Amino acid sequence: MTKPIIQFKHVQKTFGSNIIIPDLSFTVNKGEFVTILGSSGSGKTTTLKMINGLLQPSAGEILIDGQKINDLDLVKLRRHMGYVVQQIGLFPHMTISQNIAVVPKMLQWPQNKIEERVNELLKLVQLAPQEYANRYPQQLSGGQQQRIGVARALATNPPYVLFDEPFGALDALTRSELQREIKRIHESLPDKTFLFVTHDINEALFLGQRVMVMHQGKVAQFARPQEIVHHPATAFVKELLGTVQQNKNLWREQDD
Ligand SMILES: Nc1ncnc2c1ncn2[C@@H]1O[C@H](COP(=O)(O)OP(=O)(O)OP(=O)(O)O)[C@@H](O)[C@H]1O
Repeated sequence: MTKPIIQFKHVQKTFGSNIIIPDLSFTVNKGEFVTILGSSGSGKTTTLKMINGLLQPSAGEILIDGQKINDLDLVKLRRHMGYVVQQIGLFPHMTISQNIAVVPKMLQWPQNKIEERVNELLKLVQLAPQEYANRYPQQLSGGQQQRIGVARALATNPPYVLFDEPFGALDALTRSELQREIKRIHESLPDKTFLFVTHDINEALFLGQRVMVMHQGKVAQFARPQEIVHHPATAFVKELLGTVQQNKNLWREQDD
């Protein structure tokens, strides 16, 4: 059964006199993996930040699990939302296990529970605990650091995880490996809602059970990947899909 878990109702966001998001309404259901795709400046990050309360809407309403976000304790809300960003910001003077354990420690989990959880998470992101737990972030590759970012975001088992272009700075191979991992992780964790911002169309179509295409602060289309590919709803979505075709053509030209 689908249960609305994140709802935007006529949300507007302005910065000074700039209307970045004029009127945004959408619903994400519990357990979904939704990707948010759009060109630079279309309001993707702003949308994510309004979901975890880092930014307030200028008008309209946001409901999290049926409750108005304004009525929620923002500290508690953020604890329920893992957040993975491109600049993951691991603490350089802490080991990998200490980095993953930051929030559980803050919540005063007993030490043995923390250690158990760190081991479990390292295994989940496919890094052997005995090899990586005591290393420092600078002793890891960019892709491995992103895996730690994912592990840290999942540490307290939050029902929501928000991803903001987490793989943007990685090489193509590492990126596709991590995409497969993140899909597997979502499939292995029932009821977790993943919201994943990207401007990479292939990434959005591969990961998202539904894809929300944003353009100039509005939803251009919000549908299953196949629906978007076969029935693009607007000229913008068509153009976006056209860029994939253009890349294929470029390859073909080089083959000739
Ligand atoms: N704190 C702020 N003050 C003023 N303008 C802002 C602020 N944050 C974002 N903006 C503007 O809002 C618009 C949307 O920004 P946002 O970061 O949401 O876009 P985006 O779709 O995530 O883009 P990108 O893919 O480049 O990260 C941009 O024009 C940006 O300059």
